[in-house]
Amino acid sequence: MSIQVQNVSKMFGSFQALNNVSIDIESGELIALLGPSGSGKTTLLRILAGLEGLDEGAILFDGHNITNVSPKERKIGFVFQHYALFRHMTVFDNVAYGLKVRPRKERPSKEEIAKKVNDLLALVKLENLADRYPSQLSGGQRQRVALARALAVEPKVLLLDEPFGALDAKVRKELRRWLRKLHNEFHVTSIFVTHDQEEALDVANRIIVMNNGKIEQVGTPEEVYEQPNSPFVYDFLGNVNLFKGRLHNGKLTHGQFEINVPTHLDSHDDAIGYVRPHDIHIEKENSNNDTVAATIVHIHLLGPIVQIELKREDIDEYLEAEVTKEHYRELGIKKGDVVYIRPKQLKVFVPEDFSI
Ligand SMILES: Nc1ncnc2c1ncn2[C@@H]1O[C@H](COP(=O)(O)OP(=O)(O)OP(=O)(O)O)[C@@H](O)[C@H]1O
Repeated sequence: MSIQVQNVSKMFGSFQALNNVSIDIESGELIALLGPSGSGKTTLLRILAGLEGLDEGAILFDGHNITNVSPKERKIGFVFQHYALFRHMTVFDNVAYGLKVRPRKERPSKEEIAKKVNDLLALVKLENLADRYPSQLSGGQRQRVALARALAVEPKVLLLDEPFGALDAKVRKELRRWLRKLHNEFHVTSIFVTHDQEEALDVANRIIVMNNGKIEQVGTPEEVYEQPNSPFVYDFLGNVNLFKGRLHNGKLTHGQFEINVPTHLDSHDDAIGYVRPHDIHIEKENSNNDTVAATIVHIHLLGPIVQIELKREDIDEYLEAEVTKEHYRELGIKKGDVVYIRPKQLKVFVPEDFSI
């Protein structure tokens, strides 16, 4: 089912939790709502579920305005951070619950319910634990039950609020795989809230980045990571180096240092170039005047990517670069060396681009 959020605003007293939010979600998408605490992600999810009213705007499901439709009639599956399983019911009964409580006319037969529940439990690899109670399961297993339970009623939309938030890193990773797997199987339009950028980049086909009740950017993981359209998105999605300077005639200058700016931008005295660590090029010799001299203060060698921390020679600022292990070996650099760095790709923002 497709979802349109049209100019939705929501106040809590005098606090604006959502400010004129509009989103188009196509049927079958797996969307991450990503943003810092308090940015309005949960509020938006609850409005979609019908658990919270809105002050302005409309919600459309498949083109129909459902703004005033009750939560029950919206046919939504919900998974929360804290496993809202029924403690006194077995795993099987938890998953079967939504089907068993249907009105008699819509209720599948006992056999049909059993088949459906067993199929779902097999899908989340919990078929052997059907008779256990939630207290006898690990956190990750409970969330898999919660996913199976939400899907049992064949929802048109699946909403997940920080579904893996309370779990440790390894289990989170495993559950991400489950979410992707279940999504591939059922193609239910799914929206999950997270403040974990890695989780959003890893799982979603599109990411909605929120900040202060507004949408900062909507795009594929590649788009929001590689082409952030605001300083906020740059900062929020991964590490970034800042090059402050004066923007003039297509160059960003600071002291002796000059960087060519790819796009044509108006002159400005307070511009900031944003450069991802993997876009920092390191040379051993100073080949040009568009490089900055920096001393290597730390080399982090774990894994295939080598992280290099550098201190600029011209000003008291630190930089972070990332190179492949192979390139690191070719460079033959070590802690304490003075090297020359050049941003391969940077995006320049001026103060007007910064939202408060
Ligand atoms: N019922 C409420 N009454 C008053 N203020 C509320 C209410 N619900 C949410 N808020 C406020 O609205 C803002 C947005 O909350 P929301 O839960 O949507 O943020 P979030 O992005 O999901 O944050 P988190 O990641 O911490 O869950 C917060 O500042 C919160 O304190």
